[in-house]
Amino acid sequence: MTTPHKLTGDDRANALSALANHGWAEVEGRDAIAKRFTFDDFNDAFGWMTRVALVAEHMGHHPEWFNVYKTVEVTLTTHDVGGLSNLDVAMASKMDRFADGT
Ligand SMILES: C[C@H](O)[C@H](O)[C@H]1CNC2=NC(N)=NC(=O)C2=N1
Repeated sequence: MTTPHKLTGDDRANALSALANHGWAEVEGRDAIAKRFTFDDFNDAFGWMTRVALVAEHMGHHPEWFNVYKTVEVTLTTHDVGGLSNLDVAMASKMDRFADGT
């Protein structure tokens, strides 16, 4: 398991701008990022959540998420460091790759 380090300064700004290209946005009032994933149906949504859950457990880093039918709203932040960390960036890119099927 990787130890999280809080993102600050240029590292944080660069990460946020790369994430913004993939649909991630900062959450107002929290040091967190969020994205809504929309799938073809519930089976695809829950299949994706299952794959992400296995990776999350392996990483020791867990998303906040809310599923209704084929959409999953995700918020990523790191409680252990009180904000956005390298693990949130890693998790966001895993989620994007799994959703692309790559
Ligand atoms: C001990 C355990 O690894 C930690 O509590 C992990 C678990 N999952 C976590 N997930 C998230 N999102 N943030 C954390 O700080 C965090 N901490």
